[in-house]
Amino acid sequence: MKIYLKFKSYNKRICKLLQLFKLEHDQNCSMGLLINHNSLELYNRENVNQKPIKVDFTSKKNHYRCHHFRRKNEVLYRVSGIKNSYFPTVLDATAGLGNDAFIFSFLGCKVIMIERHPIVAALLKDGLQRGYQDKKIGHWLQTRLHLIVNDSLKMLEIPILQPDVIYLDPMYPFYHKKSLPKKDMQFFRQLIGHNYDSKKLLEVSRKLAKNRIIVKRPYYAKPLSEDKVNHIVTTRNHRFDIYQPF
Ligand SMILES: C[S@@+](CC[C@H](N)C(=O)[O-])C[C@H]1O[C@@H](n2cnc3c(N)ncnc32)[C@H](O)[C@@H]1O
Repeated sequence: MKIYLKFKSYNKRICKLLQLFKLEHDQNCSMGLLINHNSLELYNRENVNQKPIKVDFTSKKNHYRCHHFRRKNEVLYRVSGIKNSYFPTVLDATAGLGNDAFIFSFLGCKVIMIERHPIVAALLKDGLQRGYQDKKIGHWLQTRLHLIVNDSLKMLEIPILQPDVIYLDPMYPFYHKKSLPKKDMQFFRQLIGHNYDSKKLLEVSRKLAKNRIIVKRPYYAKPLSEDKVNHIVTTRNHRFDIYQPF
């Protein structure tokens, strides 16, 4: 994949990431990767004032969400199936920037994230490496949150992973102007495009998960499948459709 690479110095870590994700430099690309304060960031070359995208598990936003955690207010707790000392293993088959996967791991679940887009995967890997070294969260993050860079459809068809829960959060369908995501998320959408295989992903997931499949949707979108949704949890902007395994 081609992207504009703006690195002041090519350190070892970055060279490894570039090789790993087969990212090549392209002068004419509208998106660029740079290293800022030791973090890999994706920025919009057509609008440099736009906030770049990076993965930071130690961000203030995450700190606030974890610090103010209350069972009844945390939707991911409510949909996860966590009970007393039962912490399901979670496979996040559409990892993206790892926000939801991080919360599941904070709640105590062992989580495997799968991401197929090489640039998103590079951002995620970079965020994970920094998270693992963090003094406050590093010790539990290392044991609970891991990344596989691949297509989930391929990974789920070889049933080596048998998670209790499979979590799906594919890119949202377009609806009307009101539902346009924030500017940085529109930019993310430009990078990923539409996920046309989400329905198939749900079908495959239902054959593999032991306990439940959770599908995160925007409030206005139809369910991913015509099959009966077994349980629904709604928030202001989202709907979590929960399916039983086949
Ligand atoms: C909306 S984002 C997920 C956001 C994520 N839940 C978070 O909290 O940051 C969807 C992501 O799923 C990834 N994706 C979609 N289909 C996939 C598949 N079959 N295999 C792996 N990744 C997939 C896309 O590349 C994209 O990065």
